[in-house]
Amino acid sequence: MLKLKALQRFSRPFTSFNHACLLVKPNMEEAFGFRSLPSSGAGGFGRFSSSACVATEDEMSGGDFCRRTLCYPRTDNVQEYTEEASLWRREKRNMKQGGGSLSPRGLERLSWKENVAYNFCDGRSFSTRHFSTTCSTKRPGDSNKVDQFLTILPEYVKIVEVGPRDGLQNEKDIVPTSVKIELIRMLVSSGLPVVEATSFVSPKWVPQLGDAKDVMEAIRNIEGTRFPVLTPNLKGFEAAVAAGAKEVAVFAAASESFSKSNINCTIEDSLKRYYEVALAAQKLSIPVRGYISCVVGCPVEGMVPPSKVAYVAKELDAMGCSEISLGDTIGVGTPGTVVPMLEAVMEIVPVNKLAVHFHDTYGQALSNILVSLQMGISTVDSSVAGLGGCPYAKGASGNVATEDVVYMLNGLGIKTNVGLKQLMQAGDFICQHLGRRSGSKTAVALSRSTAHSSKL
Ligand SMILES: CC(C)(COP(=O)([O-])OP(=O)([O-])OC[C@H]1O[C@@H](n2cnc3c(N)ncnc32)[C@H](O)[C@@H]1OP(=O)([O-])[O-])[C@@H](O)C(=O)NCCC(=O)NCCSC(=O)C[C@@](C)(O)CC(=O)[O-]
Repeated sequence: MLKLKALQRFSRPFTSFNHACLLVKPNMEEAFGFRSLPSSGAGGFGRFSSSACVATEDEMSGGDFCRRTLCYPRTDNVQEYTEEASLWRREKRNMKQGGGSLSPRGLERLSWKENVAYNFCDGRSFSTRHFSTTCSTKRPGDSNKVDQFLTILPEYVKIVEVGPRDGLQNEKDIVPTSVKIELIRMLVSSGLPVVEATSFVSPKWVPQLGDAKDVMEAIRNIEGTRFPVLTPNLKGFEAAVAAGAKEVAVFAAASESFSKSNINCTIEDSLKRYYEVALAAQKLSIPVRGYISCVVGCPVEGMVPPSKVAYVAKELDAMGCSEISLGDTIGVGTPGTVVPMLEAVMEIVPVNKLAVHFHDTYGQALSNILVSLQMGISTVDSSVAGLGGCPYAKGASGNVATEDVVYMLNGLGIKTNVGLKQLMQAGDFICQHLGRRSGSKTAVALSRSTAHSSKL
């Protein structure tokens, strides 16, 4: 009840912003166990200065964004976050009173919120780690703490590869259809279960994907991998189905300005269009994935309140979307903003229907993914070689690199059934074509045969 009230109040328009960043900090910091972190430099929330949290205009071509976004608004929203954070504190205290560490069985019984609180608040660390570039079936680690940590993580994560669509849509020079098809084939051979192939959008808006029909024609007989495509309206849906698509995705936004610049209509109008698409899809038993863009920040409006994201998620869920992917389109989220957003959405949509979609503009994507896994999410979008960026989100960098996600999940003993080597070959292939270095740290590191990588 308290939280609902807080969320409602939080959705009021902001009038002023405070550069002293994260006024909620004392409670949030404690709630997340950040007090146990070293306090040097940009350590805890409280020690952020406005300059520490604000990128320069050059760093962020949407200049104003950080100033308005990464700093929480002054006003009584502070109080709201304080109230939310106090719930976390209470949980932490309760768990402490319950005594020491929980058995893995006890952890299983905890809700996602308790799980996260338990992990953050305990400041737990890995005492033993077993690094591997291939996934071991046995989960790594044998100490109690490691077991407790791993128990709350999913055993399998479904990776949704978005490189051929999200990765390429922003490329200025048209990538030949044959290259796109070969990229998709290589991604399939790495074992990826889902490869978002292309978009049936207006070629005037996204010329790079104007060959959607030809791409679909070439891959329609490939089995074992699903190839969803983006459809912004009924026209796109019908074209996609005619081209052989068996899954589609609609894409709404949690920010009004982004909705207008991306699909030229308001959020409400987009939802009406998507209801039509969902209805048509239902008749053909075609699953519809629903995207929400700008789930923590918008390049125009700045900070996006969690309640807005929850509202759009509720609508997409109500129209029958089989999965809802939460997109940090411009990559500004940190666990500090991603957790409250996920919390708000999970109040409404079951966690097994949710996916996360992080861009890596500020290098936060892997930490955001890890915290999402801790909250029970087990579907992660990523893009080979970290390709991408949105044509309507200037300055945003690519999606988190699939190679980096697989490497992290392998290290955690989480199955993906994706072969890192084949994935890297796909990344090499497309990077060579684009004449650019891979955006994957893992691919770059492993392709140098250093002493480190050869030992892994
Ligand atoms: C939505 C529209 C079509 C509205 O575009 P509009 O101009 O407002 O629509 P319209 O109905 O007036 O149509 C204009 C023209 O487009 C045609 N048209 C209309 N629909 C289609 C279609 N489906 N396929 C092909 N053509 C289409 C239509 O026939 C007409 O052609 P004309 O009469 O001028 O020759 C346009 O704004 C559009 O295509 N936008 C797509 C933008 C896009 O693809 N953005 C990137 C994907 S979203 C994203 O990247 C975020 C995400 C998902 O990755 C998550 C994250 O990172 O957060």
